[in-house]
Amino acid sequence: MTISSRTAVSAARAPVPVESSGPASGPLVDRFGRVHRDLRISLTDRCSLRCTYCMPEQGNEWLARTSILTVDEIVRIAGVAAAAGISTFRLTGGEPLLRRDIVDVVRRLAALRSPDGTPVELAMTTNGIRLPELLPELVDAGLARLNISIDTLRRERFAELTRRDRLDDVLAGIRAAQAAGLRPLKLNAVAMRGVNDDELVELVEFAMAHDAQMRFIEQMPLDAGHTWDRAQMVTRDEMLATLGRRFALTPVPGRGGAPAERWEIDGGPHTVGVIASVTAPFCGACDRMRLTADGQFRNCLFSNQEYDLLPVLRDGAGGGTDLAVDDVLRSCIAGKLPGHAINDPSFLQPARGMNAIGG
Ligand SMILES: Nc1nc2c(ncn2[C@@H]2O[C@H](COP(=O)(O)OP(=O)(O)OP(=O)(O)O)[C@@H](O)[C@H]2O)c(=O)[nH]1
Ligand SMILES: C[S@@+](CC[C@H](N)C(=O)[O-])C[C@H]1O[C@@H](n2cnc3c(N)ncnc32)[C@H](O)[C@@H]1O
Ligand code: SF4
Ligand code: SF4
Repeated sequence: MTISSRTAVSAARAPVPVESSGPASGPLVDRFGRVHRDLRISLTDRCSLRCTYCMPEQGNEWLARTSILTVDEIVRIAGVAAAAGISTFRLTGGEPLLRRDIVDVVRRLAALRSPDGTPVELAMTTNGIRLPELLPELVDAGLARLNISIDTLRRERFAELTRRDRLDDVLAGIRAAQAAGLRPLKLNAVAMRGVNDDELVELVEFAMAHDAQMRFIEQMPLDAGHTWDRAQMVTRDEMLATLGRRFALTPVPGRGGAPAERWEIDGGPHTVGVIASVTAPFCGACDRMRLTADGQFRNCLFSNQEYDLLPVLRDGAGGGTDLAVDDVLRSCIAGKLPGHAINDPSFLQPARGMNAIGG
């Protein structure tokens, strides 16, 4: 079934300002002093895989095609964000490489400049499947960094976990990225108990052999089926215990706003990262905003509120100007909470799954 996302989550949406609050006023600082410099742009909710922790096997409620932002709309929003101090843009999804206009999106976003004239940084998180055919054009268009997701190196396990038999395509994508020389190249794996937690060392060795940084992610309650089970989640401490039995791990300082804590492996140069959103949240240093494929700003992965840009972009709300876009952005930042509350009994999983929020 196809539904409009406006129908699906409109109850949680904040009103769009009808008037501009005036010229953009300085950096994007929230009520807790966090300066926002990173915008994650979801290009689509569709995907070539069906990872169990992200999407249901069947029956996903896709965003209405008419609500999906065009490349012109994406570039316009990103331009306003860049003028307001966003300097890093990450393309995600769903699977960003499924967008037919992906090279155009990359070329036009990579051309954006910060107010001081420096080029913005453009990165992408992908399952890697279309990389061999697209990477030369993407690099030429200005893509600077790549993170590729790979949860297992075993074919049958991969097919079970992603519900698609496409491990060879992902491996080809990783080889293409290695050959293209984009650095640092990062590999992501969600660690799952009894599924791939016996493969952590193997994955690290695989990453090192490809001159990449392996990162293990605690599973978050963001699957479209709302089936997250805390007991299945492999914790940061468990991951470190497993890795520590095989490697000498030395903490890498200077994490900043990055989700991953990192450790040097056996004295370097390679490192391994852990993204512990559940047991060791990093919200205090959060510098991120999100834009969904259907034109909603979100101030947190776990937020239940969205800030709708479509009325400004398509119906002329607030005069339909860039200032009105800036207002929606600043309203979203003003509404940001100090952090998520996964560990509270009252925690409510967002209505959207990870593929529709943008991971
Ligand atoms: N809780 C939380 N998780 C995040 C955030 N940003 C990214 N993640 C998660 O971190 C994992 C890896 O995300 P990536 O898309 O590779 O991005 P990243 O780790 O921020 O990328 P880098 O800029 O290379 O550090 C995914 O599971 C994301 O959902 C965040 O702000 N909060
Ligand atoms: C949603 S995906 C989108 C980009 C691309 N399709 C990919 O898989 O890399 C972005 C990242 O989110 C991660 N992710 C998805 N669902 C998750 C969950 N429930 N908990 C933690 N990470 C998750 C994926 O492993 C991936 O690294
Ligand atoms: S994690 Fe990425 S590859 Fe897997 S289903 Fe979600 S969007 Fe697709
Ligand atoms: S959970 Fe929300 S506040 Fe915390 S780091 Fe992630 S996006 Fe930022």
